Amino acid sequence: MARSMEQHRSALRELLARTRPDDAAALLRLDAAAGRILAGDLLAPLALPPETNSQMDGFAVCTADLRAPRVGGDAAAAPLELPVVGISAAGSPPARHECGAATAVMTGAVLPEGADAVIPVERVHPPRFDTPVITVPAETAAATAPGTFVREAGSDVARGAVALPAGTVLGPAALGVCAALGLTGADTVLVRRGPRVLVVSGGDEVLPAGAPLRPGTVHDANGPLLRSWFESAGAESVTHLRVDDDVDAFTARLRCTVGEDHPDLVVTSGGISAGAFEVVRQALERIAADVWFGHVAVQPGGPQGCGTVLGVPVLCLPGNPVSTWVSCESFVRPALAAVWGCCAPPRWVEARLGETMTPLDGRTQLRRGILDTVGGSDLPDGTGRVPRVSLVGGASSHLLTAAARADVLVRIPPGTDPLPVGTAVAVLPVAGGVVA
Ligand SMILES: Nc1nc2c(c(=O)[nH]1)N[C@H]1C(S)=C(S)[C@@H](COP(=O)(O)OP(=O)(O)OC[C@H]3O[C@@H](n4cnc5c(N)ncnc54)[C@H](O)[C@@H]3O)O[C@H]1N2
Ligand code: MOO
Repeated sequence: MARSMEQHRSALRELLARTRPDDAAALLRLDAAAGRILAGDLLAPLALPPETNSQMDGFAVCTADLRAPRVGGDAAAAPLELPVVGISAAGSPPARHECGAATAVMTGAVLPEGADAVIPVERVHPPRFDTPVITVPAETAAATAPGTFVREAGSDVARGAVALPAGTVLGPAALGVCAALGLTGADTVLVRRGPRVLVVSGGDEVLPAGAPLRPGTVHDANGPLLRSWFESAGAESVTHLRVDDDVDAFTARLRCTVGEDHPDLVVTSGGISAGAFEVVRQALERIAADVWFGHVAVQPGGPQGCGTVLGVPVLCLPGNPVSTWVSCESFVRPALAAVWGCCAPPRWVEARLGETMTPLDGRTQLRRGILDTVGGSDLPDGTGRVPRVSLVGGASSHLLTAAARADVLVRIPPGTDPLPVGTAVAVLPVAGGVVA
């Protein structure tokens, strides 16, 4: 009987948890850490912003002056004239604010001492800086409270507080934070170390990139596919072992490579299903411990296997290229995210089917799809739209060019009845797709 997807996921999670080394964190230079995930909280060595500053090009004022009685009217109805004393650009040394005056300040300039609010230049008369006096309209004066258009020191992060919590992906914004805090590319950050992965691909018919094809042969798509997938999933390194269909040779090379290179994880593709030359399965059945080969109730990615060689976990993915890739997303990612924490876990979201589709009886289907972010259905509460998804390519797992056009995997639960247009389905965003 086939394993359920959840049973296989928890088997892989358990296998990786049992074999993961304790030192799964590494210090990386910041300029080599893009996309990696912080292993510990990053504390702010300084406040951001470092000083209280202006949020607008305008005039720093003391709000008490705006409430003062006016000549010729009450404070609520009459405009207010203020002499302009001083001008402060971003980067200027902190200025002093004179009571009863306005100080011209540019966005980012330190708020002059004594001022507590900023009025944007376009809200005074004349709306310019080359003027000795400004007039503040009564309604602008009334609307200007202490703190208006002022960015308090430490309002983004206080000195000593957590700027980036453990688990933050070092994306562009986080790298911007590091730079704002004064870190350079040569500074190091503690990131979650992904496994050192040994990718195994091949088969008699599978030739390395660039080799001229002979009848019956194909190029190795899965080796580069797996390398790219594991690199973007936070692997510390990815090495590659090419194999043919000689079980004795493969057994010896695998044992030798694992013994000498000590990878944290071996991932194979192909050679595991029902054929007469299933080199991976035959070799592992000889030398691996805790071996399991069987079917999971999903298409693609049905045939799966796992075990350990010399204590190192081995995940065996099916050889059809789309099956290899979909297996990474549906089985490897959840286990890696849960145990190593080096990649984001899968985040399924809801979409509506843009076409009728017939599910498989007894097996989940993971079809490749394109999310239509413009079309879609309105949510009943009026808070937005559920995107519509259209399938790209057929169900067969050799259709790799269609997979390259997909930006989501579409989960079609097992069933017998056709699913009409508009059926709610779960979709998983994946790297790739076509940008219009
Ligand atoms: N009698 C059965 N046959 C098959 C079954 C089954 O249940 N019973 N399952 C099918 C499914 S589903 C899949 S998926 C494949 C998985 O087979 P293997 O993992 O043993 O993979 P191979 O037979 O080695 O290769 C399958 C296919 O993929 C091509 N391939 C393999 N490696 C690469 C590579 N590195 N780059 C590009 N292409 C590769 C290979 O040439 C084959 O065409 O089994 C079905 N059969
Ligand atoms: O599961 Mo196979 O992975 O359908 O092609």
